[in-house]
Amino acid sequence: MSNNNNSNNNNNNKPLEFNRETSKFRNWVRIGSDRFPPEANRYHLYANYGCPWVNRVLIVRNLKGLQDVISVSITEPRLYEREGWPFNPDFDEFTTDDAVNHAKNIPEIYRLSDATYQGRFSVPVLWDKKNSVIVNNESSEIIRMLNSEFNQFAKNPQLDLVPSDLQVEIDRINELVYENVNNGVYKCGFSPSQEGYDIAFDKLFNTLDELEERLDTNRYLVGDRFTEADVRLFPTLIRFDAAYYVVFKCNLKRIQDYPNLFNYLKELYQMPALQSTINFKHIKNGYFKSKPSLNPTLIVAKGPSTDVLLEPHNRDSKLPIKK
Ligand SMILES: N[C@@H](CCC(=O)N[C@@H](CS)C(=O)NCC(=O)O)C(=O)O
Repeated sequence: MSNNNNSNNNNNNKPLEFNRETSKFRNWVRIGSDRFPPEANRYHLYANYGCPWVNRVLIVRNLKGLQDVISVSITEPRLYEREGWPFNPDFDEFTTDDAVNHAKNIPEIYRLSDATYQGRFSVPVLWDKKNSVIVNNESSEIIRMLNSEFNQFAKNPQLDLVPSDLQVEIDRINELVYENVNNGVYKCGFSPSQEGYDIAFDKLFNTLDELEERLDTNRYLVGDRFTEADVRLFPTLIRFDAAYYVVFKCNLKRIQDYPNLFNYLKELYQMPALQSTINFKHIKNGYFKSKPSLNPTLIVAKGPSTDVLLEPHNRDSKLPIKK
């Protein structure tokens, strides 16, 4: 995970590339933990539908069947300069208020947990209603907790998204996908320099080429089992043509232009647990309106049509899963 450091500065001490600040709340809900044991109705997720990091968590919550165990609040999809992510149930029928803390926005949640907190006010946030503190604000760790620590309460406890025999390969793919794709699109969009953008752009499309080839012989990223590696690639692929291609200048190719990636994306999108986490209006509002420097008029692009995602895919016929 990248953080703020000076190792990639140029001679003028001006950063060449976008550096993502590391998440600060890193406690774990664990079976046997004194402070944060798994419990039903104790933990709450602060989320929105624009953010790809939140998307991972909503997907794992659905796949494991934890909707009745971990409650959720959904913010407005637009990030405001001063108030951060606001709760605005009037935005549309998908946004909510904060029924747990009655906060007006996400920064208030961080300050409730730690009045001295300095840092980004990001989502997702996993909140402990009992101790009134943030447990964790790092999606990669929240999804691991949801996968393994709540099985006692989950509707699908048998589903393991990180099976031990595949963990090394899942971690390897996750690292490659995080660096060059998940965070790679942000490195393109938020690059402070042409050089940084050019490097991130090449790494992004080289990695997409590599994944395209991999998916020619593998049904999923790590063979014929759907794993956490797929959960982590999907949020970036589904946002790509509608947002990153335009707003972040990731415009060598669309995902639609890669036969395997596009068919794979269709297969994943057509899984109800994944599709129900996707709201294209929120995704586009998030990317087209949250950073005025990238889109000063805040006009949201109308296209592309997303109906194509519901058309049949070829993954079953191309790569049937051996029973
Ligand atoms: N490493 C974090 C990143 C979370 C993140 O960057 N979330 C964005 C939304 S996509 C955010 O809340 N940004 C608000 C801000 O930076 O002020 C994770 O994976 O959970």
